[in-house]
Amino acid sequence: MESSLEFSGSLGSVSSLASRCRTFKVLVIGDSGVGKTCLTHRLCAGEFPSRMEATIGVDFRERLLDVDGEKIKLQLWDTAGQERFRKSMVQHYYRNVHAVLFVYDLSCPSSFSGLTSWLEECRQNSVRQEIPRFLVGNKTDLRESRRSDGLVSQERALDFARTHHMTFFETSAKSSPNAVEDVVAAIGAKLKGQKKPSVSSPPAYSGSFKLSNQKNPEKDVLSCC
Ligand SMILES: Nc1nc2c(ncn2[C@@H]2O[C@H](COP(=O)(O)OP(=O)(O)OP(=O)(O)O)[C@@H](O)[C@H]2O)c(=O)[nH]1
Repeated sequence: MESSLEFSGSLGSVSSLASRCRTFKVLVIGDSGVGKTCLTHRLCAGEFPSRMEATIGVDFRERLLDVDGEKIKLQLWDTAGQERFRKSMVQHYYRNVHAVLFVYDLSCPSSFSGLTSWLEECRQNSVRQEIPRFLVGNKTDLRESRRSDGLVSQERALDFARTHHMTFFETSAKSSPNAVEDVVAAIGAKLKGQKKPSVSSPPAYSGSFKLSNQKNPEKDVLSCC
């Protein structure tokens, strides 16, 4: 696992840096293949990756945001959609989470039906109702080329979002960077209004945390903006 920044210094320096930039942990979940990695890559690197492999465990990416003059850092936890690549790690994903992004593929209705299991996983891991939730229907670029009965309609998704108190977006990690930026802005705006993450909130990472690495990444590195 890599870390983006390592900090060794006095506690005073840490707290002054931390007060300048709050870090929020944003968990990205959804079925395998819906585009979680591509979306988080687009959010953090501003581009659509040319080659993708299934995520194993979790990948970390970061995005700095300026929300009304305040700098905040989103630490995106891009988790594996495949059960076999995530099972023993799940409780780590949910610890100290500040927001959850539920992703489905709007050209794959089974990934939308699968959202109920992701909600259930959140419930089992005690994600509180106040934690902001975002519903993202990805791959809008495929809408034109598919028959409408093979698509998840906006009405159906909106209804689901209302029922589960989620903010709803449709995006294409591939071809609509503006829609992806709207998601980032909405997350930033929601989180900025929250009180400061506790001192023990997770540090920032970029890299991977695979199933073979059973250490708690939150203990490994302390980093600030
Ligand atoms: N057309 C289209 N394809 C996309 C889009 N986003 C992702 N893909 C493709 O969908 C496939 C899966 O993307 P990933 O980002 O790896 O999906 P994932 O949800 O991270 O999958 P897991 O790591 O297995 O959980 C890849 O072939 C991507 O190129 C999109 O917006 N439009």
